[in-house]
Amino acid sequence: MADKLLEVNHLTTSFKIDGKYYPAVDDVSISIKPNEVLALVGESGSGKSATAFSLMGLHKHARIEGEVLFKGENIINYNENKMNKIRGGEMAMVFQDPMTALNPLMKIKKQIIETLEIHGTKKKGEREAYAVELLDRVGIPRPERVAESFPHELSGGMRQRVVIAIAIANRPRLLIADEPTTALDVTIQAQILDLIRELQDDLNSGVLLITHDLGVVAEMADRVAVMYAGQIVEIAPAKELFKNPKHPYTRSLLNSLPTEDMLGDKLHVIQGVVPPLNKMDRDGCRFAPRIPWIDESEHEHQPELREISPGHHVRCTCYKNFFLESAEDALETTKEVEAAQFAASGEGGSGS
Ligand SMILES: Nc1ncnc2c1ncn2[C@@H]1O[C@H](COP(=O)(O)OP(=O)(O)OP(=O)(O)O)[C@@H](O)[C@H]1O
Repeated sequence: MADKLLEVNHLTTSFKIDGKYYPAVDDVSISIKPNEVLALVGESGSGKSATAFSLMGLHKHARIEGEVLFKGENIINYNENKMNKIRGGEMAMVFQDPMTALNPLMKIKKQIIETLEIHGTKKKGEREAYAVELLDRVGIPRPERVAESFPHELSGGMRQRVVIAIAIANRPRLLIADEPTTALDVTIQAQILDLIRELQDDLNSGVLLITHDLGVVAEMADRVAVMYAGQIVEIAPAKELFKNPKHPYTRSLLNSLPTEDMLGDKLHVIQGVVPPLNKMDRDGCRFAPRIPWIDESEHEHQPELREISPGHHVRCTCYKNFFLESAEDALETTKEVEAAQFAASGEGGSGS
């Protein structure tokens, strides 16, 4: 346990809908070591943000069960007072939309100084200079000037850098980044990811990176947890997951799952969406409705995560029905099929 910064055991977060509680995060167990990036991936509605918010104690009206061990101590029942001491300090979060994290009426400098004050970082007289130093550190040009600005005076990329400056101000041991680059263009996105990696190395921090962008995952993650309908359906070292994805949902996310009606056809993502919490069938494999061509008998009644090779866990036996081409090979196949379709359409005939 000593080497685990965060250990989450059986986390279950339920929201009340029409007087009844429904789990959005359903028995999730994950862990993060110092200097490790764990990516949490899944479609919209799969429960990624609810997981992150639960870890940070930000769901006020939810029912939260399980264990969240941060540096060995269970923080799940911490009151606001105790949580405020670690939130923004040893545990920090970067949200998708920097505008929701920043106070629109307060100068950037003041917002950074405020977080330093709360956690008693630096002496009073040093905080202003340190705020500017932090802005400089996250690559903000003319940091003295930006320090005097209000959030609306900055671009989206600059605002996200400010949010990261605030997140790292108290040298967090754990950084939770919820879609930190989704709202940004590709160049800025790469810079922000570089920044997170640099900080992680520098502070030896663990990072929980929530994203639906598998390109980001491939670049950043040491391990990947795939979430569907509130459950982790697969978890593996990143290289292993990309090379050898097992669960049909993972393969669908990787756009590499051949379905029965598409032999010789273009590979595509499985249709459908994550069902709403109060409409979800919680018995059996939750992904079964989206792969109706797989016989019911191929699914487990109560699918559990099972380790199939060191560090690689998969839920439900239904994955065994899929042709296990590696994701890399599948991408090649996709390209070949697309090239053949392009040529057959006649458009490829003109040459280039
Ligand atoms: N405060 C809430 N009250 C009721 N239901 C909620 C609440 N927050 C989230 N949910 C529901 O919980 C489920 C998981 O939502 P969550 O936001 O965690 O998904 P997500 O994977 O992070 O999606 P996205 O990528 O769109 O943020 C969804 O069905 C969502 O509607």
